[in-house]
Amino acid sequence: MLIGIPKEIKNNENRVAITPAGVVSLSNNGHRIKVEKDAGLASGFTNEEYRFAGAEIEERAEDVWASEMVMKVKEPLASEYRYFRPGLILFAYLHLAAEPALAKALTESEVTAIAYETVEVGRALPLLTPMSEVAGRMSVQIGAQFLEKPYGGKGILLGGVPGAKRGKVTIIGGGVVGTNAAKIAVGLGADVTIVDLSADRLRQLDDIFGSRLNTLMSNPMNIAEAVAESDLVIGAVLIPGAKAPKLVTERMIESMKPGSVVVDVAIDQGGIIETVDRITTHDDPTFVKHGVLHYAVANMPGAVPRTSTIALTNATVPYAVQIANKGVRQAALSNPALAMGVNTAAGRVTYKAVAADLGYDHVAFDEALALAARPA
Ligand SMILES: NC(=O)C1=CN([C@@H]2O[C@H](COP(=O)(O)OP(=O)(O)OC[C@H]3O[C@@H](n4cnc5c(N)ncnc54)[C@H](O)[C@@H]3O)[C@@H](O)[C@H]2O)C=CC1
Ligand SMILES: CC(=O)C(=O)O
Repeated sequence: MLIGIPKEIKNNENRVAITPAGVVSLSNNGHRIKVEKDAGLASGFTNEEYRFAGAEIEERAEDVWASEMVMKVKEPLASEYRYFRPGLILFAYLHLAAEPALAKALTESEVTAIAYETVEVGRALPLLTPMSEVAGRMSVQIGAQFLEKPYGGKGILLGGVPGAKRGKVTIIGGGVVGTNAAKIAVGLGADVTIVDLSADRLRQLDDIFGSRLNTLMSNPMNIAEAVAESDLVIGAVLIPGAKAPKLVTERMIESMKPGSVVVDVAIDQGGIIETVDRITTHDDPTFVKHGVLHYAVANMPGAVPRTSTIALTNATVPYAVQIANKGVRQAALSNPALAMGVNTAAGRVTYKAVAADLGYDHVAFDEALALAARPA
């Protein structure tokens, strides 16, 4: 199969969808890889390294997009929709429930789109996990920075010092992002509370962190109380594939002290904080509402691309090899994890939560992939 790797064009998206090691894995399986010139530079991978690994370097994005399968990190932006065509396989983060225009473009162009974030093994999301680990760890580091006075914050050191109180951090959602945020916040010495809907998850967190972490059942009253007292709130809830529920209301934000900070990591699925009404960028990451700093960058790991590209491609490349070796239909039929990743095919929406949130009929993946495989 011919596989294309475009250079990412989203604001400060410095990751790339393959490393030279990934090129070797795919070409050892008999596939041809085209990498757009300089696509890996920001992650520290040169054109020469890709060439040495067996890739062809292409000057023009359109020549890369002409491949049978395109692997990307972030969802295509509107300027890239012109490359869509029937039968194109797109393997990337898509977050379609929060991207209706992209869902429309993919279905209208009959692209077979496989979303990293909905590939599922058991209840785990192996292609989301590495970036959730990165974003979870970053969320506290970023929150701590914006709590500093020169960045507009209230001037709190999360760990405090002897004789001065520690800062309070509330993390809503105790999955991968939440657990990684808790590790860093606890490590800094903050007073940390984690909120989740799953009692079993709260038990596991209690076993891991013991008395260094407060656990709270997710309900509007508990969230309101925890948010009001917090210096830093982190949004880390996910209902796979679906638009995120608005769990932190505008009134809760109004109850926070001026200079407090909220980091809505779940913004890629629409965000859990009602006052987060826009996605921000690494260039201009925050805005202030009711005196509270809001951070809502949807590609947080793009700021630490060396770590993120390696962690992401460690997870994605084995799946890319399966798609390239077997074709998307056989790969999905033989691997239920990949089948869960198929979001659109042959103009149909094949992921239930996306169809429900965006008002499409849901069509089973195998039915849609059979249509996609039929000659025109
Ligand atoms: N902004 C960015 O750059 C990045 C964003 N993310 C996003 O972060 C979000 C979280 O991802 P993960 O931690 O990997 O998901 P996860 O599935 O590991 O964890 C989600 C947690 O939310 C909990 N939950 C569900 N409903 C809840 C409710 N009503 N109240 C409290 N908790 C609830 C679940 O029980 C689960 O523990 C996702 O939207 C993901 O796409 C991930 C990486 C980078
Ligand atoms: C998960 C995701 O969308 C990201 O890492 O950018």
